[in-house]
Amino acid sequence: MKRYKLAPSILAADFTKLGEQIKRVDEAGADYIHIDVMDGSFVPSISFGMPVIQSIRPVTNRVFDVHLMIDEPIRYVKEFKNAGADILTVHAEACTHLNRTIMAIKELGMKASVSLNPATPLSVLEYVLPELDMVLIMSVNPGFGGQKFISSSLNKISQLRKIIEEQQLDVDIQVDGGIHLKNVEAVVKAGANVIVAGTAVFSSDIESNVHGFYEVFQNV
Ligand SMILES: O=C(CO)[C@@H](O)[C@H](O)COP(=O)(O)O
Ligand SMILES: [Fe+2]
Repeated sequence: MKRYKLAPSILAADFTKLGEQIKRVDEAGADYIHIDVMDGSFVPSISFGMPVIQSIRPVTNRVFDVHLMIDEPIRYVKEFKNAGADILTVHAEACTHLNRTIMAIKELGMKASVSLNPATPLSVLEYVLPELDMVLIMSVNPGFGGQKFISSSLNKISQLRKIIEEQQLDVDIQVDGGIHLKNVEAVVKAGANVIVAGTAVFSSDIESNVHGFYEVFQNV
């Protein structure tokens, strides 16, 4: 089993102190920085894009895990690489040519990941799974932080873990949305190994929240 990783979502950070709060999650030991890009079309909300990613890139050496909630992300793959992305996640629902989009990400030397909305079946991954570094299972409908975890995601995660094991693939399972210290154990036990948390990291004491997640990971 892979080591469990925490990916704090900066969507929940205090934007007046963004650099400082990224440093704090880095120093507390978080593996990835999860960066939610929203276009107001694929999802209702608009967040931020390349200029923000570029400006926070010098703040940390941690992996920039960029979650693109945008239509036809193939249009911007190169720009996100240039801004500093290490992992690029695209939504299967947002790509007309999913295979081509994955190949474009990999050709630029980034890790490729595909995300599925809660209502999207795992079957859409059938012909692309061996090409992927990670699959992101959304446990809320994408577009906003602070939503309630959708519990049917647990079954989806365990089914995906089974498929990955059967095919002996090296693919991470990331889960995103509504995860906090009280439900993370169930998510990890279902088979996830990369956990996104926004509200549960950036509300109150950032350091103790990050340590709390790693403590759960150690005891699973
Ligand atoms: O991609 C998204 C939302 O669309 C997430 O990454 C959220 O930012 C996670 O926030 P919490 O649910 O943990 O508050
Ligand atoms: Fe996200």
